[in-house]
Amino acid sequence: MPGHILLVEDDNAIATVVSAALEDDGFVVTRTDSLVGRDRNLAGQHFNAMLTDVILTDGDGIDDLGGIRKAHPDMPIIILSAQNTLDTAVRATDTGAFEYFPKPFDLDDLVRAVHQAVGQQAGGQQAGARNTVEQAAENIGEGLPLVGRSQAMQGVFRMITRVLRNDLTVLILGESGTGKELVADAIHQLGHRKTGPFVAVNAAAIPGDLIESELFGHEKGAFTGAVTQAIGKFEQANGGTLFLDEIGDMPAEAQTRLLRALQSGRIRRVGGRQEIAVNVRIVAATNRDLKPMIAAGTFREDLFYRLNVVPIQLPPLRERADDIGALAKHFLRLAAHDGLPLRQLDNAAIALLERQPWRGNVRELQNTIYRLALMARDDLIDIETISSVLNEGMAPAGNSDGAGFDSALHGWLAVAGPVGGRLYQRALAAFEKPLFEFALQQTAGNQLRAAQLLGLNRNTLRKRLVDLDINPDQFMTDR
Ligand SMILES: Nc1ncnc2c1ncn2[C@@H]1O[C@H](COP(=O)(O)OP(=O)(O)OP(=O)(O)O)[C@@H](O)[C@H]1O
Repeated sequence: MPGHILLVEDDNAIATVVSAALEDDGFVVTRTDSLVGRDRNLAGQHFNAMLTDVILTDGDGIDDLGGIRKAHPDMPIIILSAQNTLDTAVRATDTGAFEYFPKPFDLDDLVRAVHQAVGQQAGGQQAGARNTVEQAAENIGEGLPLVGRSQAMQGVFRMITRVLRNDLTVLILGESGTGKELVADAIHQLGHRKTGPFVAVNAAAIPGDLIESELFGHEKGAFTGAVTQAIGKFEQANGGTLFLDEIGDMPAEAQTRLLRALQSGRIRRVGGRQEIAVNVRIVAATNRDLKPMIAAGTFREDLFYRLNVVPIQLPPLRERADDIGALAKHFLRLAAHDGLPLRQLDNAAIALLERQPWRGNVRELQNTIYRLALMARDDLIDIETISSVLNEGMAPAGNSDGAGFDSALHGWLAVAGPVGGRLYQRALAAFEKPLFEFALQQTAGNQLRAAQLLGLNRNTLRKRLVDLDINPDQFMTDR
């Protein structure tokens, strides 16, 4: 039971293929290339659905969609956009559009969506009823720094828009440095809990025996060292979002208590009797592959199913090379904002960056771009500078660096003596302390830049500085 479709599109080639595909399926298509034409058509005729582009010669196709939905509440709207930013995806969803198709889209998918939209309308359902929020652009945090135009990132943006108006638990999966924390942040900032707190906990950065008190708080005297009562992250996040980073690194006992908290919506402070109701939205993330951990019994299966309500998979950067140019330019602007000279990259330079494997993903690209901005002699970063910075970052196993570490470690082991069961922790501390001090010296005590230099999550660094008793302020210089 195809119907009458209004297609608002100023790109003649796209308008032609879309209308041909719809007409093949029996739809009647009226085409227009402007907002004026759209409004004239809507005033005179009834349409079963409208497909609209965003950037039109006489204005923005999303801007007044709220008004159109009010005037034509039964007409599903499908947005086609070449402006593939998270911002557009969210604006499209916020207007209550039935579907959002970033260009280039698959024509069959589009035709299928039109059938579905028209079918739903015939079934009497309110089109777009799943997205009821009527405000658009002004609420969207300017410049949310989530860059990506690849198909893969469009899929991520779409998933993000689907969880903004509900409290479903989200599990963000992806290799280290792919932007998991940034996605968690975007879900909070753009979602309906944005006025509440966003609290992040990194399970990998907290010693196993402290994690429960970190999450749930403790009463005074609950254990040695608990000299005062402490409020845990769950309670701090009340009314907002709790981001559980590196969830795959959570010790077994804490997993059990976390599961109980998620099931009951209540927590108990360590050493406390009373159960406290908390209202938090959980966003978890991990760079581990949880399936084998479940099989090996190191990650609770029931906890996995609790968390994995809406999985969002962040693809590694090497699988979305077409994002590299936009990301590189974004980081050059950020670097300039952080006080480094404003540099440019030409196409040859970007093509070279696109060919790199980026094992450290977006974080590695960001660090490389910062180094390039620092090292380049001219405003335009040349290929030689890129090659030398890339080579300095790559230390194949067995080279002199590795050998240096090896012998230093053996030397350290020789004098460390027996360190009963805590060898790993002690070695790590012996290694981390001078490393972090070096990074802080280089950045004059700026923790954010030190974390960037190290390629570490800033929360991880902050936590480790506390653990290792390093005071970043002592590296500040008054230059
Ligand atoms: N799509 C993106 N657009 C802009 N910046 C990004 C993007 N993805 C990641 N970044 C930047 O890359 C760095 C790493 O991102 P983030 O800390 O979110 O990664 P992660 O997956 O949480 O890493 P880890 O698993 O190591 O904690 C951050 O500085 C972040 O701002």
